Amino acid sequence: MDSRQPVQNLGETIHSLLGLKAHLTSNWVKSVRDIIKNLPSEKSSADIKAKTLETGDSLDNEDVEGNAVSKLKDELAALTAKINQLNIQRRQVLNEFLDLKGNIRVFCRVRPIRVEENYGCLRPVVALDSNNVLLRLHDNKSKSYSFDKVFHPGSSQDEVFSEIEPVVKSALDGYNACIFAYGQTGTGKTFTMEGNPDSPGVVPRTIEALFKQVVESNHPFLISFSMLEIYLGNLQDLLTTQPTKATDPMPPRLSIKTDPKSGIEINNLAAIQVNDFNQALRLYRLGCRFRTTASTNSNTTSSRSHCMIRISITCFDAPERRRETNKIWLVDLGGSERVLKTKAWGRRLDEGKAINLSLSALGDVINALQRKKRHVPYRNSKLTRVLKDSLGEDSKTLMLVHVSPKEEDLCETICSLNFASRAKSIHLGHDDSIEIRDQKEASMKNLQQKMERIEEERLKVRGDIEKLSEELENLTRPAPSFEVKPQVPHLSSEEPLYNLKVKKDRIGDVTAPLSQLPGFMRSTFCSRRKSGRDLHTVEEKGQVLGRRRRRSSHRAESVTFPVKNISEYNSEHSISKSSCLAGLNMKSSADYETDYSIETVQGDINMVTFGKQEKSQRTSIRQRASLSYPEQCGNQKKEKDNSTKFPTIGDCLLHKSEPLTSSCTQRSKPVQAVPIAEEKCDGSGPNRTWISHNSKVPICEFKVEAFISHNTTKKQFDVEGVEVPVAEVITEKPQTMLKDLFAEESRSNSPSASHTTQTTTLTQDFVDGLLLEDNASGTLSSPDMCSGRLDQYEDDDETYLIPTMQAVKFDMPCPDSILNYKECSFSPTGKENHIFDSKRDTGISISISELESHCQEVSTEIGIKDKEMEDFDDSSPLSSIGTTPRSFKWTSQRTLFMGPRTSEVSKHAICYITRNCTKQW
Ligand SMILES: Nc1ncnc2c1ncn2[C@@H]1O[C@H](COP(=O)(O)OP(=O)(O)OP(=O)(O)O)[C@@H](O)[C@H]1O
Repeated sequence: MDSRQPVQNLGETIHSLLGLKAHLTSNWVKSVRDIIKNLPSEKSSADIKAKTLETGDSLDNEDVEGNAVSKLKDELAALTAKINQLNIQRRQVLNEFLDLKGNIRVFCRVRPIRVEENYGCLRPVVALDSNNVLLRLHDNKSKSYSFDKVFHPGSSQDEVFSEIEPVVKSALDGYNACIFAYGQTGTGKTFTMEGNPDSPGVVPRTIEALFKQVVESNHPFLISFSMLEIYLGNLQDLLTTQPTKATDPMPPRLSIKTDPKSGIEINNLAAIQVNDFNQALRLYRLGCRFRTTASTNSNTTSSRSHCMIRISITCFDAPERRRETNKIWLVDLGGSERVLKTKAWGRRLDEGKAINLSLSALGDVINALQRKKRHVPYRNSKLTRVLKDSLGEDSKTLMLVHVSPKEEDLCETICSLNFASRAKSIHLGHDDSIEIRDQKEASMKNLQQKMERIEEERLKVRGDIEKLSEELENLTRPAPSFEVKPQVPHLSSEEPLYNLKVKKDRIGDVTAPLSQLPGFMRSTFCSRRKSGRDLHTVEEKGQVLGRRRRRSSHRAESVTFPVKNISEYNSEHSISKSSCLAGLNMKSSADYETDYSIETVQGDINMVTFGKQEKSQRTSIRQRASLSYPEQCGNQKKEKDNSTKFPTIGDCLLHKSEPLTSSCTQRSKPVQAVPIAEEKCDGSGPNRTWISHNSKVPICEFKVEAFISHNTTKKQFDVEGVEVPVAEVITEKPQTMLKDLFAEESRSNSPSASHTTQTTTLTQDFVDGLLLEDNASGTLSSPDMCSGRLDQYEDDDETYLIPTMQAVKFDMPCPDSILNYKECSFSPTGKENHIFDSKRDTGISISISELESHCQEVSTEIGIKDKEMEDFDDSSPLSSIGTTPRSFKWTSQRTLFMGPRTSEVSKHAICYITRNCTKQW
């Protein structure tokens, strides 16, 4: 109707504004002001909007979200309960299954014939089927043995591990487990346990499976890794750096204790927490480097000890587990051997005896357990004492017996198979009737099917949990914020179990009150130092547990040796721990490198790189420093007591990418080279290794020109402020299966180095005795060397240390005259190669007939042999140190440099050149 009126009014208003001042009354102004005031502003409209949102509608949305979240949480809780239930069922079924199979199961693996072996011989061991092996005896007789599983020569590592995996699962369920490889030397125990990069063995697979299952599990686990060897009846921690020279402190002695809570404990054994597969693998690799191996007639890299890996598993909030903390042992036993056959002597003989004794004790224990005897003779050996709580009733034990297919190994094969039969005879129930056996088999089949169903269901529930967790995360994800909140790992049962990702990340990072941990999981002082946790504290306290600084060398003299036709050694080619270590480093040097970088800092060991050399497996040259004097033993004992300085494993792992001091693309192994006084270096040429003696040996000026015939360089490093030149030696890497074991991992982790070597210095203490041994080639081109380590013999009260150094060999000409004598010496005063009367000059009585008694074959070859000082004859009138030299019993052909313990002995290096002796040991 009056739609035009306002416009007309407006016109009037404008009119009035434009000039009709009469209309501009105060009332008019007020009314205009009011209009303007009531106009809705932008801000107030936004406020209204916000208010609206805050009321009715927004409340509805929150309800919806909240409901969804709580619904998801409920569902997740239900699924978690379900999966827990399934876990319990699975554990029960698995346990029943393993009970039926037997808590001690025995597998047999037949080694394939190697390429270099004689094909022509009859194969006495034949794998008949998956449970039986047939042993062909003479006169067309044969004998069959049955086992839980038989792996024929073509069986893969996969097949072997598939039989072992249930035990690993069982370990995660809280059962103690023990898996060990048994068998004659050279039958493939190490191959089964360690494997190679193409076919990894039981240990890496077990670690992998364990972590995989931990990740899949909905519980946080604490996992720790330890590694030791039992060598000559003594426990040695393989994750603790062993001393390489006399002045190094000894690591704390390992001792076996029984803890009421956690069972068997090994005091001072490093137990290092590992968070994932790679960490565990790297520790394993580190430990493998320090294993004691040697070349024997039967195996070029024979394990001379029992190597034991312990993985401890702790889970605090899983009541369904058998026990809070349990452990799994993986043991590569030393090879049983017949001394007559291996012709072992000296150290190799002792090792063989120690191994055989402990294996026999193990057989007794297993037999007693199988027969459920009241007395189980655990105490008869350290091996069985250590394994006591993992071999008994409530544990799962797997024995992998290895046999050779060769006819010439028939005796050993029969022994091994009898040993294995003894272990498995009872649980397999040979006395059971056929019906009972059938029943057992049917039940096992049922249980297996049940397990598969449970496993399927578990997988499904797991998938559902992951899906729901993701949804929940999306719903509850907070708005992005720049505030970084530190995540504190904790082990709390209140933490939602569905947060799998978080759990994965913090496996092993869990912390618990120390008191909650069983004794052997509690870190010792030593392991805390290894993990670097106590390092600062110790240093702050000024208790730097440093090794004694080595004295600088003052002299370096040399003795020149001729080497022409050197006899061949078949046995007794030592490959020390460190040489194995080098073997590992072909593709991965990281740990090795870092391991020794610590040493380098202290000026004791340096890293050098060596080039490629021809390697003859059957030859070996070795140099040893023999430290056998009581006063040195005394020093050692004192140092042992005060021993405090160890590199941290954590550091080792952390320094992985540090560069080497030099590089080389060829295979190599570490050797120790010797510092020389600078003034003695001249004229030595580039291809020599020097051995120095310090000022304590004024008369002993041996000019030893070691064999290194190529690629030797000199380096300097500072020892107590003195620049000491050291020689670096290029050597060939020893044959070891481990060399490539973790190539892939190392390739990714350590891009640079393909190998490493080490250089260290020798003090007088270390070079007290130097044993030389040479090869048959006479060309000295085959540096199968051993690098330094200390062998430790331990009686109840005493510890003897025998440092072993790398071999040296010589390529200097020797006057013909010397070759006519079976004994000669090299005098300290430049009258080299004069004829030596050992009795007259040193008081040491050595009979040539004794020397020759070792020689079974007469040859025209000339060999430099070394004589190994084996035992002291303390009753000898010559034995009082400081006045007269000790009398030694020589047990092998060696060349000996006796150390300068007495003025007389120190004058001479004795070299036995035996024209008529060849290897035949
Ligand atoms: N199943 C196998 N497949 C391929 N090679 C094998 C197998 N078993 C053993 N070998 C090879 O046989 C050699 C000896 O094996 P290994 O060193 O493992 O024996 P061992 O029983 O550990 O000996 P020792 O007790 O002396 O240490 C190695 O070269 C290894 O590679």
